Amino acid sequence: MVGWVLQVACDVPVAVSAAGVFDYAPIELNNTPLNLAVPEAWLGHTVLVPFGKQLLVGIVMGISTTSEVPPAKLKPIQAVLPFVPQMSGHWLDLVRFMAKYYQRGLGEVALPALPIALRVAKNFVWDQTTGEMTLRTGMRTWRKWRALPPSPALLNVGQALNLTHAQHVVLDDLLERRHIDLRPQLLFGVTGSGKTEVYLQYLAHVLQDSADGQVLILVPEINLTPQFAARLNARFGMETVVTLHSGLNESTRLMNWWRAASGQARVILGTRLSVLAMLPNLQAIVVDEEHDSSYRQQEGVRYSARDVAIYRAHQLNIPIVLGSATPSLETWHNACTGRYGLHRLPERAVKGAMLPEVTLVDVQKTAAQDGLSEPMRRTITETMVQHHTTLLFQNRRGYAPVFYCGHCGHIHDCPNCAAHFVYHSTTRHLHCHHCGQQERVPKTCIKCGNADMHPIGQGTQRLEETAARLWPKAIVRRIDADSTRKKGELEDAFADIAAGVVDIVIGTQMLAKGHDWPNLNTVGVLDVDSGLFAQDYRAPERLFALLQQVIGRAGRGQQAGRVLIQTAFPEHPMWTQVRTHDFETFATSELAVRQQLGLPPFAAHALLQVAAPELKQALAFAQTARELALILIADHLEFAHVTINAAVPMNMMRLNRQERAQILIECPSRPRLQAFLAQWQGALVAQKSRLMWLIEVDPAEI
Ligand SMILES: Nc1ncnc2c1ncn2[C@@H]1O[C@H](COP(=O)(O)OP(=O)(O)OP(=O)(O)O)[C@@H](O)[C@H]1O
Ligand SMILES: [Zn+2]
Repeated sequence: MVGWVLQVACDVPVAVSAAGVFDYAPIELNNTPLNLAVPEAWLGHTVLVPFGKQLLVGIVMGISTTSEVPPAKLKPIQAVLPFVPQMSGHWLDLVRFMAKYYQRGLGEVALPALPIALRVAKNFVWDQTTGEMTLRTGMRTWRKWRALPPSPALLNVGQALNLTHAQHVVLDDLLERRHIDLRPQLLFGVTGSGKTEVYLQYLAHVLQDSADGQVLILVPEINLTPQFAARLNARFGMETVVTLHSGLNESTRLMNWWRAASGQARVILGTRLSVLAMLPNLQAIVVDEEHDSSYRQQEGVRYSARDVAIYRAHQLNIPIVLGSATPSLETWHNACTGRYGLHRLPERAVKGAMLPEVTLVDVQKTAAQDGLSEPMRRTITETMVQHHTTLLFQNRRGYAPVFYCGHCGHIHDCPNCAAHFVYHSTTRHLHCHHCGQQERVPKTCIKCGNADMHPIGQGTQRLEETAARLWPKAIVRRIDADSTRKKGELEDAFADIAAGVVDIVIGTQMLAKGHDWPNLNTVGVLDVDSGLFAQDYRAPERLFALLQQVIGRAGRGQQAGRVLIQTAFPEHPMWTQVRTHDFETFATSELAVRQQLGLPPFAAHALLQVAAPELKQALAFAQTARELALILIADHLEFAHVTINAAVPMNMMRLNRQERAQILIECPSRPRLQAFLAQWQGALVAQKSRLMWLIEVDPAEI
């Protein structure tokens, strides 16, 4: 025993260990220069450790001179992994912050930030002949990466656009502030206002400031990365740019991660997971479409990549720019109260391009046939005659959302979830969009045996069929999660749309944002009424943003754009602001409602979610949790303003064969809520329940 131990973070659920770190004895190993004389040098190294009967990959988060494990029981580490760069102190701090803020174990946060090949113990093997450690998969990528020059890639700044006056003003202001005003800076620019060009020129300055500086650009969806990466490559040179997202194959992801983590890549473009990438020389962050709900990680540790990015910038004292045409209400509130800087681009960048004219089609008056009203059909035909492209926005994939027996009225539901099966014509199967269950379409109703079964309602596949029937000569492309599973399919479709050869594009929200297709000048919006009346308090915000984004795809070139929205509720107050593209009025009135009701951003929320085979078990645990919370509040004066709501079944109660209950916790002060949650979580872990439960901080939906 050397008098100190390694605190190693392993990916173990919080219910097993709230802290997620375990003590191990350091030992000298011959494949590493680390020795027992310099404990601090071990920090941030990735190691293999015995855990029960298995080996796990872990990261050294701390050094301690004391341990609760008696020396005789302390196990030694097995190896220091040579394939993972040492994580910086900043990175370790980021992990600590996230674990604390989101109430998770350190290992649950830290390990998923590594590429899969580096977080599975079985992938590391000793070569018996040389005595060296090797990777079962990824060794070739490792050699390729090692062969690259270790120095940061040289920047090669390409031709920039001439900025419009408004872009100039914003860029100058951002550049001036980058050393003196490190509040997050919101770039509030209408769709097509040229935010991307501002980011590029801004980042070019940041990169030229230092020879090894890195910048991180976050985008909400994988499908936006090819277009963005192409612009970055053209501007900064292929050698400097890497992308990081879950759609990459394993070896590319590994390579890109190494290039970023070693400081070799200078420009890192990624989706939410890249916010956790180890970046040794990060100098600036841009979060594009900062309002987008895709920035929320909904599995494992539930975090907001936008919020983590803001923390990361703050921690490093570097600038961060958030861009959006429809900022989240939290961000907008912060900009209005001066906590964030605010920059505006009120007009489109392309000369002559204007925001499109928006018309409502009252489907109570002009009935829609096969989902398309007469004015909608006429406009599509006109657009085709002019050789322009129409985008039909139908935010539901599959053929029909309901499969129904005309005889007994039975609707076919997923056996695992509280959800209807969606009929898919391409597979001729019923699919559950929640758990993935697929079943053959039954020949007769499973309830009454009658063969009179129909798909009801419309999804993208049915709309595609309708479009092909109504416009037999049209080139139609459907873009949704089902149509784009094959590699390259999406890129091909995008290339066709960009080239202007597609007449009708049918798409879900996947298509609504970010894309810039000059030939697209008509947008038809179908089936959004349910969003007008949804329960969740964030529903209006989400719908408004989605509509502005999809409307914003029209008329980005020289041709004026037009948008038709089919609705049965044309008198709904939201339409006025949608039609006039008036985000500010919308945001002001929504924020007033939120303030009145004490909802975020005027209060902080957390949820306890419990899942069990039966609802009563889930509710019983939630009830116990509630009682524990009430005791904590009674015992601590500082928790007086924490409100614990009743334990209730979740909106979507049954998911994947589990029944779910939840408790909403509210508090006007975020730090107090944090302090409360930490203590409560400890009390919950002590219950040693076998049920699945978790605390979600800042939940996107309640
Ligand atoms: N200064 C400029 N001069 C000419 N064209 C420009 C200029 N800046 C941007 N553009 C063009 O304007 C179009 C829209 O720009 P961009 O896609 O960056 O907008 P955006 O603000 O990101 O929009 P969205 O919010 O809809 O994603 C692009 O085709 C871009 O090339
Ligand atoms: Zn299901």
